Amino acid sequence: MNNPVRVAVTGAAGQIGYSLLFRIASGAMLGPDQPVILQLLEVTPALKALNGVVMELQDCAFPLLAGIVTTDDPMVAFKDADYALLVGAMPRKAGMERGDLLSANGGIFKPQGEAINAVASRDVKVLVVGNPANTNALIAQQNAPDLRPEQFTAMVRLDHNRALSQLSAKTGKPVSSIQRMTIWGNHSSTQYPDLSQTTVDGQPALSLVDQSWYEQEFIPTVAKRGAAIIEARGASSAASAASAAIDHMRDWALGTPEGSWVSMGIPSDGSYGVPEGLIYGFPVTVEGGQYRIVQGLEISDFSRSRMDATAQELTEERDAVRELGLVK
Ligand SMILES: NC(=O)C1=CN([C@@H]2O[C@H](COP(=O)(O)OP(=O)(O)OC[C@H]3O[C@@H](n4cnc5c(N)ncnc54)[C@H](O)[C@@H]3O)[C@@H](O)[C@H]2O)C=CC1
Ligand SMILES: O=C([O-])CC(=O)C(=O)O
Repeated sequence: MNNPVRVAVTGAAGQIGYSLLFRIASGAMLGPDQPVILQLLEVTPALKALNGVVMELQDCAFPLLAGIVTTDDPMVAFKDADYALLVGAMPRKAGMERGDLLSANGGIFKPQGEAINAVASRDVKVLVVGNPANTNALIAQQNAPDLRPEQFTAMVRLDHNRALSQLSAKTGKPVSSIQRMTIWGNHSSTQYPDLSQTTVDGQPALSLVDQSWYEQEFIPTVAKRGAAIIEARGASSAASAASAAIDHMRDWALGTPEGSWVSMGIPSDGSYGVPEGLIYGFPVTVEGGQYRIVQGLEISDFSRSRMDATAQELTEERDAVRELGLVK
């Protein structure tokens, strides 16, 4: 058995938290040999509800759960954290785009970035889930100058999983037969779920579906799935978001299987002409806790225009948070 690692989770009393914490504590994120200490951050009025969640965590008697800290102070929550999942933020309501949350939520991520910079493990891996996730990750990153930029990532894994599921349903093939799926860009309705590289049982996906389904059904269904869930459930996705967060962190910590890739929102290094520094969804492989962008993919004109459109939106979000004084 390894020594325990510290996992900080913000917004721990919220809907995503209620699914996420139990899976982290069960070993689903870091594996069956890795004990965890949960360091849970909430706003002061939610600490009582958080205490109820802690009581339930205790009642699960998880063998891997080595300790729980609850606090309303980011300097306590992020102290020596090896992993940080930044979930705490306001969810959108029907009729809103995720970008509409920038002014409400952006302000949360500056002080949290500063606290991570001050007290977290120097090797902390940070995942931002709270929306708008890519730009919130940029804010946290820009306020943590002593850490490496690539330690800050945003979640596009829910979009990736939605895309796998839609393609699986259309082709009648299991999700496990699908490889090389990519979500490029922003976790928003401009994202580009790209089937041009994807294979199903080794066959090109685009030879199995027609172009009109791809462009007119698949892409909008994946890109607008969050809104469809809000419409149906009256609240934004939570269990599926928690599951995607587990997938993102597990693959980052433990690696991607040989021959496959996943999508992560990461700082652009200029690959594929994406402006450097934007937190943008890319296809990545992971080995030894380090992710790498998959290189050498052919980009069609169709892909290029979709990739540029979502980069443009991220550039505009960055300009907006600059004006709010949240990034340089
Ligand atoms: N990236 C993605 O794929 C997805 C992102 N989301 C986003 O995740 C966020 C959380 O969603 P839910 O759990 O459903 O919301 P929720 O409202 O149920 O929970 C959010 C929690 O965060 C807490 N919180 C607010 N400000 C905080 C702060 N400064 N520090 C610590 N905690 C704070 C609140 O008290 C609340 O308990 C939302 O922004 C939502 O839009 C949701 C689904 C998917
Ligand atoms: O759509 C929302 O507001 C919540 C979310 O990010 C998603 O479900 O993808």
